[in-house]
Amino acid sequence: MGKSSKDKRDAYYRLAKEQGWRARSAFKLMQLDEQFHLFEGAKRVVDLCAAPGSWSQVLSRRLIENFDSTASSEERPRIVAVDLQPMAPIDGVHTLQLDITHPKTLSIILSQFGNEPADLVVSDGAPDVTGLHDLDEYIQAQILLAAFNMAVCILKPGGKFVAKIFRGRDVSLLYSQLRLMFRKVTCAKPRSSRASSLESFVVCEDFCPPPDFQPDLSKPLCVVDPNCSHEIAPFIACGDLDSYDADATYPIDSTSKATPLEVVQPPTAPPYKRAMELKHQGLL
Ligand SMILES: C[S@@+](CC[C@H](N)C(=O)[O-])C[C@H]1O[C@@H](n2cnc3c(N)ncnc32)[C@H](O)[C@@H]1O
Repeated sequence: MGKSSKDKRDAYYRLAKEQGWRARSAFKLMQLDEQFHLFEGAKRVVDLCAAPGSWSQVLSRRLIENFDSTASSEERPRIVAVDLQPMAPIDGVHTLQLDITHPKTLSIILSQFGNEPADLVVSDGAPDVTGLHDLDEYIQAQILLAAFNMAVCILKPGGKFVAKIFRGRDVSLLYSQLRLMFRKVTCAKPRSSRASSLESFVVCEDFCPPPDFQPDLSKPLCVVDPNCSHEIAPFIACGDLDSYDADATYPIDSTSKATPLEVVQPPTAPPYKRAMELKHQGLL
């Protein structure tokens, strides 16, 4: 989040800075949790595609900070965050700079939990947008499938999976695929996600793989059985109606001290860093 590049009247952008969240997406996860109680009883959680880390911050604040400090350290919630990009540290979160489409990533995540299964897997994965619509949509779908394949290898029966989707043409095929593994699949739109965007989140509850299912990343679930019926997932708009509308702009309160706030977490390794170094040296 830059200091001046975003519309300062975007209420969630301002709130994120005021409350110390690294990105406004933190509100999406909190509103999903309000609706679906995602964190209830969650002890082992994986945050896929986690950088810059606002979802991991939410997990840390909700799970670690509410943890009864008199309980044994065995019971302390464990959070593993994975991203291609490096992430600045977050209390109680183990960060891994890895590719979720790479099969080795799975065993590294599981080793963080002593090979115990996880209660919750969340994924807010998105590619760097190229502007070529079909290519962007394809890569987004691949990230979602990679997250889904990871989730079915990581989750315990009854576990939950939440992932960002873009409601495009083939979304009903995706719902049927998810329904093969989860008893309940809902498409949820948090109030902090702009209504003008196709972005939504699939909330998959009660992981119940078929009895003969053997998780195996060498045989990823990627082709939906053409005979499989198409599903329509129930759609839920979540987030308190009193909370800010992500598509609206709000006047800045002129009575408050309207001082610009610093960026909560500057990028750790931005792609433009090298260019800036060269420019300072007069080489560009
Ligand atoms: C919208 S951002 C996630 C924001 C994050 N949930 C937060 O709250 O700060 C999408 C992230 O997906 C990551 N990503 C994309 N493809 C990935 C892959 N194959 N493996 C790991 N991370 C990936 C990107 O590096 C990017 O940081």
